[in-house]
Amino acid sequence: MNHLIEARNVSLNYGKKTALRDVSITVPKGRVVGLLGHNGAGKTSLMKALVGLQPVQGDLRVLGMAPSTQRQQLLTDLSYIPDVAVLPRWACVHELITLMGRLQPKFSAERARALLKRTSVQESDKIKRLSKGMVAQTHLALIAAVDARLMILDEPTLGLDVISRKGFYEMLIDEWCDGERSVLISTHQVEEVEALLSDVIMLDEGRVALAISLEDIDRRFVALNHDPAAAEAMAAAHPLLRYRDQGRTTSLFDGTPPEHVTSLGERVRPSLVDLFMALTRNPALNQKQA
Ligand SMILES: Nc1ncnc2c1ncn2[C@@H]1O[C@H](COP(=O)(O)OP(=O)(O)OP(=O)(O)O)[C@@H](O)[C@H]1O
Repeated sequence: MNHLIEARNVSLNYGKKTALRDVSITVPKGRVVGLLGHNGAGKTSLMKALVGLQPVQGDLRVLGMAPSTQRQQLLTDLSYIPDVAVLPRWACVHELITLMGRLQPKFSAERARALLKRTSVQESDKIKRLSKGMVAQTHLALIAAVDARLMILDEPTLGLDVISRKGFYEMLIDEWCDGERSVLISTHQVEEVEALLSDVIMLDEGRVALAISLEDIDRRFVALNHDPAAAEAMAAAHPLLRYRDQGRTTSLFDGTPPEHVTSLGERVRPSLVDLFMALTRNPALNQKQA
C-alpha cells in the first residue's frame, strides 16, 4: 500500500444533494494535510466517508481498506475527532482513560497520562467542569495515545481561543506526528495552520479545487508584487487573482507568466489564504453578485 488514503472519483449524495463530486486525492505517510473549504464545501462529508460513516460511490481506500465495509478493522489504526464535542460530560478524565483502554487495543494509558501532563487538565477533573480548550486538549491526549497510523480531525479547534489553538497544534505536531503517521485536519483558520502543513486539499462545492504539497505551491504558482503602473500588463496576462499587499498590488498566476510580465514585478510567496481566495468560490459573495 503506497498511500494511507486513496480516493478515486468519489462522490457522495444525501438524497438529491451532492456533497462530493468526483473527488480524487491521495495522502501518503508522514504528511500533515490541511482540508480547506468554505462552509458547505464538503469537508465533513469527506471525513465521514473516510471513517466509514457515509457510503460513497467511486473507489475509496483508507489504510488499504474499504471504510464502509471494514470500519471496525479500520478504526484500530485510525483515530478520528468529529466536529462536535463527543466526550461524555458526566465522566472524569481518569474514567475516560480506563474506558479507552477497554475499547481500543492500541491505546496506552501511560502515554495518555504523559500527554495530559502537557496541559492543565487533572485526571480527577470532570469533563463538564473543563473549559472548551481543556476538553479539546483532553480529547487530543486520549486520541494521540492510540498508536494509530492516521488521524482525522474535523475542525478540532473550533471555538478555542488563540492560546488554546496553539497548544492543541503543538501537542499534535510534537507528540503524534513522527514522519510515518499522517494527519488530515479540516479548518477555517487557514493562516494559522499554514506553517504546520505539508500538503493542502481545497474543496469547492464538493469538488477538489487544489490538492498539492506546500513545496509544489512554490513551484507552480507565481505571485508578482508590482507598482500600479504595471497593472494593465499584469491583467493582460490573466492572473488568477489580484490583491493589495502593503500598499502595492500582487498578481497571482498559475504557472509562470510571460517574461515581459515577470520582469515587471518582484516575486513573492503566495499565502494559502490568497490561493484559497483565488481557487474557491465564496458562496456569500456569489449570492451577493447573483
Ligand atoms: N445529513 C445531511 N443531509 C443532507 N445534506 C447534508 C447533510 N450533511 C451535509 N449536507 C450538505 O452537504 C454539503 C456539504 O456539507 P459538509 O457538512 O460536508 O460541509 P463542510 O465543508 O464540512 O461545511 P462547514 O465548514 O460549514 O462545516 C452541504 O451543502 C450540506 O448542506
